[in-house]
Amino acid sequence: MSHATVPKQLTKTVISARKLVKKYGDFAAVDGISFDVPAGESFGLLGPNGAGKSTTMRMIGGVSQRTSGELSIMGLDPERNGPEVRAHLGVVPQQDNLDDEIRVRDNLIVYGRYFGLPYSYLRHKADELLEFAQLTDKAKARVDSLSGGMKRRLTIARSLINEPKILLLDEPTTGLDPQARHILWDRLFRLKEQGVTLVLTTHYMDEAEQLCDRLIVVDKGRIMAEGSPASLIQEYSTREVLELRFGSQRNSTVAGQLEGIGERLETLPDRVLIYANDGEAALEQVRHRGLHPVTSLVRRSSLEDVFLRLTGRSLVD
Ligand SMILES: Nc1ncnc2c1ncn2[C@@H]1O[C@H](COP(=O)(O)OP(=O)(O)OP(=O)(O)O)[C@@H](O)[C@H]1O
Repeated sequence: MSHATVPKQLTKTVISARKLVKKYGDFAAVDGISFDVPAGESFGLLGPNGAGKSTTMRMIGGVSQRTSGELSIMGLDPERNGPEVRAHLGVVPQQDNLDDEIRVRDNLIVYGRYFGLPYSYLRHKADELLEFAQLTDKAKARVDSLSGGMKRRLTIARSLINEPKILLLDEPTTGLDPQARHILWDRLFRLKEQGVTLVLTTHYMDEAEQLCDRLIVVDKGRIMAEGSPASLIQEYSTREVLELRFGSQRNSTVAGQLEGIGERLETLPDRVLIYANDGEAALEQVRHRGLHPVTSLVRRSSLEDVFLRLTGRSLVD
């Protein structure tokens, strides 16, 4: 055993959900989901819009009451011990809810006052967090002058004011451009290195692959699969995928002639996917059958392929 390996019995579970259900009338937005998150893990809920991810996060954060099931955060029930649970949590909601009326640094200080934290601590902590969020030179700027990526970083900085052990992030990078996303991922990595437990929702498979040690794939309020990104891909997909485009009219008609190549075939409106461990060899077989796609691409399988296999649908509409 290496020195870095933490014995399993010492890994504390910080979030435990059992048969969690949230109903709106007769409709179950969350329909009996169970999972455990050990301390220090980066845990993801991956699923399309409407899967029930935000609802689950709101129950963890203690701002939405569950219909049934059990939930424990650091051994506490968020419904019965709201303030104690919130003291351990940092929350980054899906929509930034910063105060536009006050300046960047003051947003951190005012938020810290909600937790009853003293000014002497907050002055120092706000500067440290602005540095962390790469916003030091924006300390006195108005919030509405910030870019989308800066606002997200400020929201994350704000969520860290009480030095939470667990950070809940609801779609942290939705709507951001690629560069802003990468800066954010880097900051989240650093938090993870500092031992903060990250729980995040996303419908971006690349985000889940980059950030999550382990994740649950959620659809229609239920868990479809659970594991590390690599183990899910291994379990539910082939090593490679061959993507073929024959032109929009022909994709579905050609699909019949591709039967038997690779392990599985998916016909989407704009392309045909052949799941095979060796994509180039599969492409050779396609050509042997006298078929000539307009474009062909061999790529590694991703969580998108896992989702397609599990639900028959694409992650992003
Ligand atoms: N207050 C509410 N009243 C009625 N239905 C709701 C309410 N909040 C959420 N829902 C429904 O519950 C389902 C799950 O919503 P939720 O926001 O948890 O999904 P999600 O996976 O987070 O997706 P998104 O990325 O769109 O937020 C959706 O069908 C949504 O319309």
